[in-house]
Amino acid sequence: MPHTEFRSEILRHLTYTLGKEAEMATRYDWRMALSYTVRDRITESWHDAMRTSRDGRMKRVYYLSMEFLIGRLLEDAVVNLRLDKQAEAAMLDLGVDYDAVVATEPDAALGNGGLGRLAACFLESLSTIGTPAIGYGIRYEHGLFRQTFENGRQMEEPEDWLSQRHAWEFERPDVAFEIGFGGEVHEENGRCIWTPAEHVIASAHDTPVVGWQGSWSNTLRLWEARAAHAFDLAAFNAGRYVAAAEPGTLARTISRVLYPDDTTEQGKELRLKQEYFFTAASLRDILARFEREHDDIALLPEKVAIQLNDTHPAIAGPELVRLLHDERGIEFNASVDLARRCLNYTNHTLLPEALERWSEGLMGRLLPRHLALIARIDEWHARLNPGRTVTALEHGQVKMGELSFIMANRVNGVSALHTELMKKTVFSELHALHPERIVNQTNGVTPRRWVLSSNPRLSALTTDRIGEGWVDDLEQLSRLEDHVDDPAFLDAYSAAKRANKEDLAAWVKDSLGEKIDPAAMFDIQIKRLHEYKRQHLNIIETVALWQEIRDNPNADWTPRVKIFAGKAAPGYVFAKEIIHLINDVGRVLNADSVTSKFLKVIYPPNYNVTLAERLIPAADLSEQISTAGKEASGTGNMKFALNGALTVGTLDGANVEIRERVGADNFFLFGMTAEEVVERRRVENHAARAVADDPRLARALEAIRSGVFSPEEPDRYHGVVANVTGPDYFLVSSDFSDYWRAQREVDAAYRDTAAWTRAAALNTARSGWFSSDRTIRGYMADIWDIRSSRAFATA
Ligand SMILES: CCc1ccc([C@H](C)CC(=O)N[C@@H]2O[C@H](CO)[C@@H](O)[C@H](O)[C@H]2O)cc1
Repeated sequence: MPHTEFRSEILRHLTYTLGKEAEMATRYDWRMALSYTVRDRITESWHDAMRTSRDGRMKRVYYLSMEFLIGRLLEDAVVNLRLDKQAEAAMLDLGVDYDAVVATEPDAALGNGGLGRLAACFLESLSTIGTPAIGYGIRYEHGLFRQTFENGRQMEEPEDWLSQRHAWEFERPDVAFEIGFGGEVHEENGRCIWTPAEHVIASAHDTPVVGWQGSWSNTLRLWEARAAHAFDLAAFNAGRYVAAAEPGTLARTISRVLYPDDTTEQGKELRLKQEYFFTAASLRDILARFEREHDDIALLPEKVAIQLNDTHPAIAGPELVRLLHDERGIEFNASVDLARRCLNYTNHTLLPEALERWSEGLMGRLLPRHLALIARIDEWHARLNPGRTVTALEHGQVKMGELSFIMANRVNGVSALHTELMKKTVFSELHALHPERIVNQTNGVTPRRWVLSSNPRLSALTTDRIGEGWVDDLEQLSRLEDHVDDPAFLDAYSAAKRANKEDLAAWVKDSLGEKIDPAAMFDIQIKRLHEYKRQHLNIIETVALWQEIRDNPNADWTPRVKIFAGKAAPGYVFAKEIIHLINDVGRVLNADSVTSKFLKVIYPPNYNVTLAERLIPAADLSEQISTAGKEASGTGNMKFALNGALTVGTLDGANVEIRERVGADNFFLFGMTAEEVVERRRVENHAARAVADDPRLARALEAIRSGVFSPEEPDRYHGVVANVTGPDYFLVSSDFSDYWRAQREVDAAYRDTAAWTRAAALNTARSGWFSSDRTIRGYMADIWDIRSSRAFATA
C-alpha cells in the first residue's frame, strides 16, 4: 500500500480524532494520529483472533501478572505490522521527524524488572505464535518511579505515563466486577456466605498485543479500581468537599501505584489488596467467558490454562475454589481438583526475603473466607499425602509459595540451574511429594523488540545473509555460522556494532554531557540494583583497574567505558549506597586527565525498557556477575548475546545455558559455582581471608573506605566496605581475584578485533534458542497442553 494512503489516514486522525490542523500540530498530536492509524491496522486481526477463539471454543491461556513491563508500543506495532517504511515515508511527506515523534511516547513502566518484562515478551510471542491468550494485570496510574540523581544519589519521582492519553488502550466500562474486602463469613444451610465490608469496582482497559506480521493479536486486560459510588453529594453540599471525594479517592488507591520492590516483600495490606483485586476480577472474567461458551463446568481444565507469574496472584487458588464451591455449589474436593488442574505457577526467585508470606491476621481480616479455604486446602492436601505434611498455613503465616505449589498442576523454574535448585531447596519437601510437578522452562526474549526493532543494522545484515525467517524462527540464526569466517561479513558485523556505539556516544554526549570513545570497549551492566547482582564487585574492580592505570599510565591499556544503569527499591539503603558509590567513582575517574582516556564510568539515570533498547545494541561486554545460585535466570544476558556482546559471568541462572550454546571459548567465565558458594560461606572470615590474599582488592577497598571518592564525606562508604570485608554474604571479596583475572582476559581478547568480532558473531548465531517463542512453545507443550490457532486451523 503506497505511503500516500497511509499519510492520508494519519491526516484524517489528526483532523477528526485529535481535532487539530496540520499547521498547529505538536509532536504529541502527530504521535497520536500515527498511533491511531497503526492501531486501526491491528484492530482487524484482533477481532479475527477473538472471533476465531470464541467460535472455535478454543482453549485459552490466561497470564496473571502484577507486572507488565511493556515500554513503548508505537515502534513495536509499526515493526510487527511491517509498516516502518510507510510510516517513515508518510511522516517525511508531512514534514515531521518520525524519530522525534516516536521519542515522545512515555514508557508503560508497569513493572520492576525481569518478571514484568518477561510477561511482556511472553504476550508478544503468544500473539506471534497465534495462541489464544489474555494477559491480566493492574492499570497502575503511576508505574515504576522516575529515577533522577542529586549529587550522585538516587531520587524518586512519581511516574505519570497517563498524564497524556494512552493511544493503545480501549476502555471497557461494560467489563466490570465488584470486588469485596473484609467483612464476615456465616453459614446458611451448609453454604458459606461471605459478606464483604468494603467494595471496589474493577473495570477493564484492553490493549491489543500484535504479533509478527500482524496475523494474530491477543489482549492485555488491565483492571482499574474505582468506587461504586465515587462522589458523596451530601458531604459536598455540607461543604465537606474532601470527604465528598473520599470514596472515589480511596477506591482508586488500589490501582494507584506499582510497588517498587523487586525482591523484598513488604507485607503491606494495600499490596495484598492489589493482588486480590486483580486476581479476583480476572477469575470472574475467565469464568464468565467460559460459561458463555460452555455449560459443563467439568470442561474447565480443558478450556482454561492459568499461569501465575510468581506468587503475587497465588490467592487465585482459594478464590477459584470459592467461586466453584461457595458460589456454584460444587463439592469441595471436586472444586479443589478442578481449580488445581487449571492453575500453574512460575517461580522467579529463591531469595528468602522475596517469598511472600502474609500474616494470618491480615489474611483473616481482609479475606476471611479465603483463610478458611486455605486451611481446608491444607487438610485436603494432607489427606492425599498422609504422614508427611507440608502446609501453606504455618506459624501464623500464609506461605504463598507453598499454597501456589499445592494448588498447581505444574510448577516451573525459569532456567535449568534454577529449577534444579528449586527441587533441592525451597520446594524440596513438596518435590518429594509430587516429583512430576516441577518442570523447567528457561526464559526467553522476543526477537522483534530486542533485535529487529532495536538493532536494525544487525537485522539488515542478518536478513541479507540468511533471509528474514529468523524473525519468528530465531534458531535460523545458526545459519550465520557459515559466514563467520567471511571477512566481508565480519567487517559488516563490526561496522554495525561500531555505528550503534557511535549513536550511543552521541546520545551520551547530548543527554549526559560526557564524551565517550566509540573505539573503547563498551562494558555494560544494566539491571535492578541488588547485592546478589553485585554491581559493587564491578565498581571495586573498576577502582582497582584505575589504580593500576595510574601506576603505569604509559602502559598499553585496553580503553573501556563502564556503563551502569538501574534502579534501587526506594527502601533498599545498601543498594542506594552502591549507586552513590558508582556515581562518586565516575566523577573522579572521568575527571582524571591521566586515566580517563583509558577508563570512564557512565550512569544514565532512569533505566527502563527504552534505555535498554538504546544500550544493548552498542554493547561489547555484558556483565552477568551475580553470586552463583541467586539469579533465577536473567533475560538481559540473552538480549546482549543476541546483539553480539560477549559475556563475562558466573555459572548462574541462564548464563549456564548461554555458555553451553555459544561455546566456552566465546564466554568469559569466572567465580564459584553454586555449590562452591555454599561451601565458601562455611569458611570462617571468608571475606577477610580473600582481602588478605589479594593486595589489589585490599588497596581498592582502602581507597573507597578512606574517602578518595567522597572527600566531602570521607566515611561515606565505611558501611559498604565493612560489609564486603565482613559478612559479605554475596562473596564479592572471594570472587574478586578470579573476576579480575577474567577481566584482564577480556582486555587481551578485545585487542584482537577479528577474533573478538568472530566470537561476537558466534554469540548471535548460537543464541537463537533464547527466543521467547521457544519458551512459549515449551509452556504450550509441557504445561498448558494447548495448540496454536494455526495448528488448530490446519487440524
Ligand atoms: C514481593 C516483591 C517481589 C516483586 C517481584 C519479584 C520478582 C520475582 C523479581 C524478579 O523480577 N525476578 C526475576 O525474574 C526474571 C524473569 O524470570 C529472572 O530472569 C530473574 O533472574 C529474576 O531475578 C519478587 C518479589
